[in-house]
Amino acid sequence: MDQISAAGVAYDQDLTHKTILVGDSGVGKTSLLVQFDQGKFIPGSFSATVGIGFTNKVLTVDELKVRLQIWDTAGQERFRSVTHAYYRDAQALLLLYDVTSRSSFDNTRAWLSEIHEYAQDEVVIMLLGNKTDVSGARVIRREDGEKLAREFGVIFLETSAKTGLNVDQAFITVARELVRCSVQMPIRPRFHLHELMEPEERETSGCCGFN
Ligand SMILES: Nc1nc2c(ncn2[C@@H]2O[C@H](COP(=O)(O)OP(=O)(O)OP(=O)(O)O)[C@@H](O)[C@H]2O)c(=O)[nH]1
Repeated sequence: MDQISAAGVAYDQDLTHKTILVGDSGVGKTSLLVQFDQGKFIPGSFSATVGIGFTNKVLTVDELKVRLQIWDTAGQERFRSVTHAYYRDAQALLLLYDVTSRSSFDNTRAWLSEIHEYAQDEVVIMLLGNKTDVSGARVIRREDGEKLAREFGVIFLETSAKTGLNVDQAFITVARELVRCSVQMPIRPRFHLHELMEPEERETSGCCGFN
């Protein structure tokens, strides 16, 4: 069913936006999704995700219903080829690192180049620094995350899957960005916009994805 958005553009409220959680094993992808879906944190021993699973959620953003189908991927290297297969269909990607793990932060560059290689140009990307509740063990400052996000032109937030800090906010921000992109590009173009633009336009016109 179509409805007219505030901007006067038809918006398909039955559209499902595929959103994928990616990042190193142990950064908290499953925990973030459980906190968002069920409002709880299950402490205890870490059991790595095997393969891939999804959860459906409907959010209301600016009076529009946005359906997110959120896929939780396995961070372990051996599942990487399975994860790549899902990138192409994703409208949004949440890339997590753990603020208490330098390697998980350093690896976000490799994740971002994989996303660049396998995902659509228009994909909405959000960088999340998780586990902010573990204050004594923090090794990545908020400014480091902000700087990396600026460098890649992606949205940034710090979260805690344990306390729930910014968990809802992260998904609402993604949903809002998806609505913004749907309004600007209601019909997905056959061509990648980047291929049709002059270089100066590319630098300033980015709606979603990499600038
Ligand atoms: N203190 C704290 N612990 C967390 C947080 N998020 C996750 N954890 C813990 O970190 C460990 C790994 O969390 P998972 O959610 O399983 O990590 P994952 O990214 O899904 O891991 P893979 O499935 O292997 O990719 C678990 O012991 C969680 O309880 C958080 O925000 N704060």
